[in-house]
Amino acid sequence: MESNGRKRNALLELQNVSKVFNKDGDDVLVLKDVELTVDEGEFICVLGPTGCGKSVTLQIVAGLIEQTTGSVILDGREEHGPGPHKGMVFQEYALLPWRSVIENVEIGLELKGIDKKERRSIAMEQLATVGLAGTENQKVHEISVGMRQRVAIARALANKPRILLMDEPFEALDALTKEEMQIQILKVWKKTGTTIMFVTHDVDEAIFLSDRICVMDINPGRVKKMLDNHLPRPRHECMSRTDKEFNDMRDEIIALYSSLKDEELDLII
Ligand SMILES: Nc1ncnc2c1ncn2[C@@H]1O[C@H](COP(=O)(O)OP(=O)(O)OP(=O)(O)O)[C@@H](O)[C@H]1O
Repeated sequence: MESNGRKRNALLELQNVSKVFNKDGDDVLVLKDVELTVDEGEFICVLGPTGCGKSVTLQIVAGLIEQTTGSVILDGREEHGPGPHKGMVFQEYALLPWRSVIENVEIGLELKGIDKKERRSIAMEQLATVGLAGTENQKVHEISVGMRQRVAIARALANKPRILLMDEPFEALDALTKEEMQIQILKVWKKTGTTIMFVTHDVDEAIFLSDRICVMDINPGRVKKMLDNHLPRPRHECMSRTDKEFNDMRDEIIALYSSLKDEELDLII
C-alpha cells in the first residue's frame, strides 16, 4: 500500500481501540476508537497532553492492559497479553540494583532458558549497541541515570523484539542527558532497524525523533491527527531545533492544540 509516497508495510495495527475504566463507580471513556498503523522499521511518536491516554495506548499494545473494544494486530495476528516480542522501556528503568549491568541485560534471556554462554554473548552485543561496552561488571548504582536507561534499552533489545515500546523514557533526565539519549536511541534504531513506538508529551522530542507523529486529543483520548515528519536525518548533524522547518512543524502541532484550555495543555514546548 502506498500513502503520501511512502511504502507501507504494516507491522502493528490498532483497530477501533477503546478503553473504559471504572473510576469511583463511574465508567469513564479514556480512549475512543483509536485507529493507528505502525509500519515495519518506523519510528512513531505518540504525542499529547497529560491524561490523553498515551500510556494506556502503549500498555494496550504491550498487552499489560486489555482494551474494552477493538483489536491490536501485530504481524497480522491478533495480540493478547504481553510477550518478549514487545520490548517495553519505561521512565523508571526498573533495573535490579543488586545485579551487575550485564546481569540486568540477561534477565529476559534467563527467563527464556537460554544458556549462560549465549546469554553473555547476546547481552555483550546489546550493550555495545547502546554504547555501554566495558561497563558490564559495574553495579547499577555505580552508573549514571542516562546509562541506566541505556541498560534498560539493551535489556529490551536482547529479546529481539518485533517492536520497542517506550513510555516517556527520557522524561526524568536533565536536558543535556535527555538530548544525548535522543541521539543514542536514533543510533540504536538505525543499527537494529527495530520498529519503535515512543510516547512523549515533549513536542521537540517528537519532532526530533519521529518518522510520523500521532497527535492525540483529550476527553476522550483519541487520535487528533497523524503527521508525517520529513525532516532530514541525522537531525543532530544536519539541522538544529531552531531551523525554520523545525519551527514550522512545532507551530503546526501547537496550532492543533489551540482549542485546548491551558490546564489541559500540559505539553513541553
Ligand atoms: N488503571 C487505571 N484505572 C483507572 N484510570 C486509569 C488507569 N490508568 C489510566 N487511567 C486514566 O486514563 C487516562 C489516561 O491516562 P494515561 O496515563 O494514558 O495518560 P497519558 O496521556 O499517558 O498522561 P501522562 O503524560 O501524564 O503520562 C487518565 O485519566 C488516567 O487517570
